[in-house]
Amino acid sequence: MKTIEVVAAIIIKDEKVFATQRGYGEFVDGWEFPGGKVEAGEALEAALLREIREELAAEIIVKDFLTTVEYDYPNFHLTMHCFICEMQNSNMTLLEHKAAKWLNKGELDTVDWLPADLWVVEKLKEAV
Ligand SMILES: Nc1nc2c([nH]c(=O)n2[C@H]2C[C@H](O)[C@@H](COP(=O)(O)OP(=O)(O)OP(=O)(O)O)O2)c(=O)[nH]1
Repeated sequence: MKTIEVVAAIIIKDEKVFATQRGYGEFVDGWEFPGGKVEAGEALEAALLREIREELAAEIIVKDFLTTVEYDYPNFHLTMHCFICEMQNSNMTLLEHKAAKWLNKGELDTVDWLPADLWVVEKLKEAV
């Protein structure tokens, strides 16, 4: 099975987590942390900054590594490195997603997360 290596930004502001809803593709309508595939030879942090510029036209500060999720989807294996991040300024534009929400701890279960994210969400309930 092929492996896809992905980086994801868990952007936190005022104890809320930024969640985005996929606008197209296999997982359309699912909620996730913004991010995407690491390119060949690219450092994880550089990949994350690039993806957030591409998806949200925003600059973030990568604060901490949270966890790496290993998850088997039916067609591929996902390795997803998750980083706790902050915004450098408050400008964000949804260039690829159809919706976004800031969720506090009690609201984390109110969106339909992609399957691989559920474990991260559980970890966040302890951390945020
Ligand atoms: N960004 C992101 N991807 C996730 C999460 N959870 C999860 O299962 N995924 C999966 C969905 C996709 O199969 C893969 C990310 O690929 P992607 O399509 O967003 O990557 P990309 O932006 O580089 O996309 P593309 O250029 O191939 O269109 O990881 C998550 O929280 N964030």
